[in-house]
Amino acid sequence: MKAIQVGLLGLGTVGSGVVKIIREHQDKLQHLVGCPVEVKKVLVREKDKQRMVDVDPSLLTTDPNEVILDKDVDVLIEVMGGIEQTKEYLLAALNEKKQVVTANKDLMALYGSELLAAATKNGCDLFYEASVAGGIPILRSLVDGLASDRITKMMGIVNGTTNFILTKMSKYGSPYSDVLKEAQELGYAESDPTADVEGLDAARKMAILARLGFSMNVDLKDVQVRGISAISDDDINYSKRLGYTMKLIGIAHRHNNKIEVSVEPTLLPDHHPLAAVNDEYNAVYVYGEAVGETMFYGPGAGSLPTATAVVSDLVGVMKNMRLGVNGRSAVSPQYEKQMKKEEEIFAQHFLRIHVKDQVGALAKITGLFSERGVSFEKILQLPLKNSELAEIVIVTHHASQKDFSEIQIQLDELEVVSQVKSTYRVEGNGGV
Ligand SMILES: NC(=O)C1=CN([C@@H]2O[C@H](COP(=O)(O)OP(=O)(O)OC[C@H]3O[C@@H](n4cnc5c(N)ncnc54)[C@H](OP(=O)(O)O)[C@@H]3O)[C@@H](O)[C@H]2O)C=CC1
Ligand SMILES: N[C@@H](CC=O)C(=O)O
Ligand code: NA
Repeated sequence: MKAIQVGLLGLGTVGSGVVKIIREHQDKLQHLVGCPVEVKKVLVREKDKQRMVDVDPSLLTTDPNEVILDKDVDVLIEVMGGIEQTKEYLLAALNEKKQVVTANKDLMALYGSELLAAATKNGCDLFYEASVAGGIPILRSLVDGLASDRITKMMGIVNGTTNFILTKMSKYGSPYSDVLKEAQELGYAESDPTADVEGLDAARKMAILARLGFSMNVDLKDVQVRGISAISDDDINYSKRLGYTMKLIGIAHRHNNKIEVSVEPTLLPDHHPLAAVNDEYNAVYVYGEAVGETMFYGPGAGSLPTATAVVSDLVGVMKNMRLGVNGRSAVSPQYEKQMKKEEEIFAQHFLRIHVKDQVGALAKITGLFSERGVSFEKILQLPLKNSELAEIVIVTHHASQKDFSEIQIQLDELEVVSQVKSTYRVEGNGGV
């Protein structure tokens, strides 16, 4: 029986895993789709580079057209990364009626709608499970498993690199830059790890999740983003002292058809299930009106876990090829996007403030909060060593984003306040 031929763009961390899985799980793939699956051609930047997997050198090329335009290639797997040029490659492949699988969240978050429309127009599939939360089958779960439900909230850890860094910093006090280097060596980080540590990678994933989960045209610019690069050891130590764990958390919330989507460093109570998600692991809570709470957990980055999602998409494409039903999965958004306003977004907050160690300083600070009806859950005041200053650490009860922003501006203006050192969102005190 004629083999299905795969063209691969990229043979790095994920691409090597894809080749290994296609090779090592060939029996299962043949059983599922009824024919052999072969890698026909592979695009790389450098042909002579040492690889994580043995590949016949004659399969390697540096000319994209040798893969994209190869008449024998049925399915193109894109695991090279990049945005503008990669988009052109995928559009060219779709116009050549090739099925496409990608792990590229940068591309799908920015141009997903356009690419999916091109896929449908050409009668092709475009699957992208690996783009969110690596090996966790989260997109499939939203699109198929929870298809009958109305999703109201998704909350989770969707970046492996930052979770790896925060885990090592919190548990072992490891220096940020050392752990980032380790995450890069392990293949978790993006080629430019700024996207990981500044929260952009997670924001891209949250945009994709929100688009699918809420059936709205959510853009990357709708996601409020803050990364982990400014988190200090002091912040981590205070969180621990107060019974919290610091995580980079993505939240997408829908209420009365208005949504908020954000990614930011967040304190979770130590007993919160997401606080126990460590290293490169990811986890996503999905709440549906009918199903209630579901949780998806697994490796969010790394070669074989991510490649598992890619090759599972390949199986999906191949099954559709057998049935002759490719190109039917894109669904246009059901709802008009409506973002919540600042006064409609509520959260608890942690603040660490340096104040002049003088009578009445605390009262002035608490006064600002009480004027806006924001009360405290916890408060600590400690002298700062070798300084005229004291350190105040506060965890508020729920406050609107509008009130909280205005309180921060007024704190900066207070004469007794030397500096607001840090603020973080606090989640999960009332349960998951
Ligand atoms: N690493 C992970 O854990 C995860 C990654 N992803 C996504 O998967 C994709 C690939 O990631 P990853 O495998 O880590 O990346 P790598 O940097 O390890 O691999 C990229 C591969 O693509 C090739 N490549 C890159 N740019 C070009 C170009 N312009 N022309 C030709 N070849 C090119 C490189 O060639 P050469 O080897 O010759 O340099 C390399 O083989 C990215 O979109 C990433 O966001 C998604 C989930 C998890
Ligand atoms: N750099 C990403 C890779 C997977 O998407 C991460 O660390 O999660
Ligand atoms: Na996934």
